[in-house]
Amino acid sequence: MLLSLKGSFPPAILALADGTVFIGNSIGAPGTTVGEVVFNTSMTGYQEILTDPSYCQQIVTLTYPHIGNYGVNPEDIESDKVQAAGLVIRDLPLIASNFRCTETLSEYLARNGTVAIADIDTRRLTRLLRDKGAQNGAIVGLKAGEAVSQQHIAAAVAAAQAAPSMKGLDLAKVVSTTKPYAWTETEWELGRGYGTQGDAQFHVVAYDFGVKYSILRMLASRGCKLTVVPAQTPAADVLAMNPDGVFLSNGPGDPAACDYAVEAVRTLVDSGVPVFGICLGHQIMALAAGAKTFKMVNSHHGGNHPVKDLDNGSVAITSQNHGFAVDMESLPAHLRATHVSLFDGTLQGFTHRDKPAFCFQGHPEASSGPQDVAHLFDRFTDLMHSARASAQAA
Ligand SMILES: NC(=O)CC[C@H](N)C(=O)O
Repeated sequence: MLLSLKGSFPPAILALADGTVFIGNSIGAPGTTVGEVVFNTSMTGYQEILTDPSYCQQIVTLTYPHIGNYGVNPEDIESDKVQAAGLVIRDLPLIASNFRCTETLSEYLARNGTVAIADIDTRRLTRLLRDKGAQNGAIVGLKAGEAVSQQHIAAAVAAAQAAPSMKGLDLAKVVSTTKPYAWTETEWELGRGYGTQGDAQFHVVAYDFGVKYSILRMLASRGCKLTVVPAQTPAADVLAMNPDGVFLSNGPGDPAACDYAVEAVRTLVDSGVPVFGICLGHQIMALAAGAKTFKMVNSHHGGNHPVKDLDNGSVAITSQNHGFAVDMESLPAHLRATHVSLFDGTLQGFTHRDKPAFCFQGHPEASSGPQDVAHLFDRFTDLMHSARASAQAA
């Protein structure tokens, strides 16, 4: 019977580095976890969010009050495990079993060793994070039968204050695959109706800085045969594979710390091979072109972010998950801004003027969120078509 029973959970503490303390219930594994506390405003998709490698070393607060209400299933994953450092929610409701659900959110968190807290005032926490900016925190999940003591609280605050700053952290190489592999998961893709898997037309080498499965599915469903490579793969190794295009994935941490990737991307873009980057990939492409990135005070995490397309004036509602951004003022003349956030005016996309290379800060693959900008994947295949046509004409 898949029911989560309220009241049967031991207590938990969430402490922020500024000393703020929340007491709730531990709905995941017992123990202590630390990370940067951020909030995500998506109403659905908690499993996609938890398994998104870009959340490595971040404690995610979900602002939607009822989380866990449709349980957990084997399909909604974006990587092979929970990647977020911890989870904070308002309320874990009772769930009725449904045909896809194989376990409760609480069982899933415990099985993955993820520390999580429920029954705290997530609106108060979100206001605090919004006013002061993201800050480090710690969740301490107690064991059954334990009660919260002053020592537990002091230890939680100390753990929050000792957590490393996200600035300067290279986490892409931590979450990346250690070996190159071919992405072959197409049956699943077809079953979900994301598109028709035509005969593979293009060989795309995808840099895994923390790639989400949905991105690989989006590319595969557009006729791309994918070779996924580790974050630290040199450009020469990628070019030796003779790819039709190179994809730069999303990923956790500070883009400025990924100097090896910045160098590789500079060479790849200069070579004239079509390149498409998403999120961390967008930031790395910017650094490779000589632009600068910065840590935002209010990061973007949610499924309802309006982004303006500067080429045609249209507005798309997008999925977002980033705490760093590219400084618009620092864009060199050979880059052209293509997208801007209507929430705070930050840069959301650019294209090279004289190379077939472009990128987007948000998530065109959504998962979770709207697919308004899924056409960016088609722009990438169009670039590969054109590059092939010019090579044949030459
Ligand atoms: N989703 C991502 O790729 C995140 C990129 C980067 N780690 C940031 O926080 O801005």
